[in-house]
Amino acid sequence: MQSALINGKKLCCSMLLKNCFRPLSAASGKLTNVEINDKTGVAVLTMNRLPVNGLNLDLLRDLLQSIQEIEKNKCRGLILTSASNTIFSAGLDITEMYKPDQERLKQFWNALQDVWLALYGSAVPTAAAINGHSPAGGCLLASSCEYRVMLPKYTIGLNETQLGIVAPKWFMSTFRNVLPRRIAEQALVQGKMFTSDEALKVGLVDELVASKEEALIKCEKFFASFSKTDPIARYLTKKQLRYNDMKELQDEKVQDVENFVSFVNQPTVQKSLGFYLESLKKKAK
Ligand SMILES: CC/C=C\C/C=C\C/C=C\CC/C=C/CC(=O)SCCNC(=O)CCNC(=O)[C@H](O)C(C)(C)COP(=O)(O)OP(=O)(O)OC[C@H]1O[C@@H](n2cnc3c(N)ncnc32)[C@H](O)[C@@H]1OP(=O)(O)O
Repeated sequence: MQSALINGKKLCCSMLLKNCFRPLSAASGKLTNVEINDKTGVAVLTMNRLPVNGLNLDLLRDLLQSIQEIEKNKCRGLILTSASNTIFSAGLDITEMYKPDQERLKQFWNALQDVWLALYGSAVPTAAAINGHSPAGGCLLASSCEYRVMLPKYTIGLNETQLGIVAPKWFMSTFRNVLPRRIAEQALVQGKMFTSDEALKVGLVDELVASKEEALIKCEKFFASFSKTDPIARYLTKKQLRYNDMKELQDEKVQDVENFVSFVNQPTVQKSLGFYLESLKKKAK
């Protein structure tokens, strides 16, 4: 039986998950749910915008609120996962970008920036239990965490070029923080979606497991590996390593929104997004 060291105590892993969760009500919005494991202090943040967890403005706002509450509660770890059995997140909700309301489009991108800054820079250790497909924005969220566990037979990657769009610099930095530069470059230009096995091989994910429960246990074990590490020293080290990536966006936040708005509004980009949305809908019929 697997076990983990939590607060200096050896605990059987099934004990870590059973009967010890309480909801963090302030952090649970309509589209996210946060539960804290009272035994370990780890928070499970579940995206719950079914069917595909498309990241629209509302989900992004709920995600930000949840991450901030988890930080405020000084949780020992944050596990990001999905309420769906097959999709971690389909990435950005394309309907936010196709024929958009201009003011909402700005708020949408601003919300994505804020979620990324909060998650990538989180003082609380972060892990993703990737229990389904994770394209584009879904991959961004997972790659912003410090550790990733994925279930088999799904796909993950930054597929923007396949949609005729260009991933912003901070998407690319996040990828480069996880992958060797050459692999990141090849994958980004191709818009490659990795299978779970391929993702493990290149290091885009750290482990493959058979079930969501196992994924949560692996994430708990990852956090337990810090039991002898000073939390402040841990955070300051992470912060320094990620500083340049975050500073680059913080310094250019307004310009980045303008770039996004102008890029998305280009007729050729609108056309690509329209075709893509149509192809997704046809597939669903
Ligand atoms: C020079 C440049 C300078 C500066 C650049 C500045 C800015 C950069 C600009 C832009 C960058 C924008 C970045 C975007 C990143 C993204 O995240 S884009 C989104 C990418 N996502 C995808 O490609 C995923 C698409 N979806 C799928 O592949 C499948 O749906 C998925 C595998 C997730 C699930 O498959 P399945 O279970 O079979 O479900 P369905 O395909 O049947 O889907 C169910 C319904 O959900 C709708 N849907 C799916 N994904 C999305 C989505 N991302 N957005 C909106 N809607 C989506 C799908 O149409 C179905 O809807 P229906 O039931 O038919 O109504």
